[in-house]
Amino acid sequence: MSESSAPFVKICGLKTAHDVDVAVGAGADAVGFVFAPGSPRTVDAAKARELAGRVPAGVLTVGVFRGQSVEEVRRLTEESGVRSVQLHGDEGPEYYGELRAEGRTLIRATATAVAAAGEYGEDLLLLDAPDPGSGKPWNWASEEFTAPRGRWLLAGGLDPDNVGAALLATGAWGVDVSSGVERERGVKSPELIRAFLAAARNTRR
Ligand SMILES: O=C(O)c1ccccc1NCC(=O)[C@H](O)[C@H](O)COP(=O)(O)O
Repeated sequence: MSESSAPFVKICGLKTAHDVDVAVGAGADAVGFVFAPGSPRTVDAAKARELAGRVPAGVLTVGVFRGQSVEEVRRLTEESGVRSVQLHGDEGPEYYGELRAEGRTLIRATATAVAAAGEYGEDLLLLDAPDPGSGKPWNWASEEFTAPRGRWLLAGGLDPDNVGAALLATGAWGVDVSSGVERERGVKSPELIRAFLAAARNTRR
C-alpha cells in the first residue's frame, strides 16, 4: 500500500452476524473477535467460527487475546478458524516466535513507546491505550509522541468524528476501533460502523 492510499481499517469486538455483514459490506479490511476473558465483547470459539465463516477471504479475521497461554491461543485460533492473532498481554519475543513458527499472522498490541514495527516478529504493530477496548484515548496528538517506523495501526478512543484527524496527526498506516462504533458498551451500531469506515476511507495521508 502506498502512503496516499486509503488506510487499513479493523473493526473489533464484533458479536453478531449482522454487525459482521455491516462491517464487511462497508469495506472493513479486518474484523476482530475478542477471546480475552472478562470483556462485554467476549465470544467463544463456536460463535467466532460462525461469524468468521461469513467473512470473505480478502478480509482478515482476528482473534483478540490478553494474558492467555500459547496453548489457549492455539486452541481458540484453530477451533474458530480466525486467520490472525492479536496479543494485548506482556508476551515477549519468544512467545511471538512460537506462534509465528506455526504460520500465524500476528498483531502485537502495546501501550508503550516502540521504535519500529516488527521488533517481536509481528506482522503488524498496534499502538493502543493502556486499557484496551475502553474507548479512552491516549496522547497520540501530543508533541511527545513519536510514531514508530514501519506499518502500524492506531487504536484507543477513535470514533467517526476524530479518526480523520488521528490519521493525519500520526501518519498511522491504519486504525482499529471498538467502543467508538458502539451505541452502548459491547453493542455495536451499524450506523457508527458505516460512518467510521467512511471517515477513515476518505482520509488521505
Ligand atoms: O474489547 C475489549 O474489551 C478488549 C479486551 C481485552 C483486550 C483487548 C480488547 N479489545 C481490543 C480492541 O477492541 C481494539 O484493539 C482497541 O483496543 C479498540 O479500543 P477502543 O476503540 O478504544 O474501544
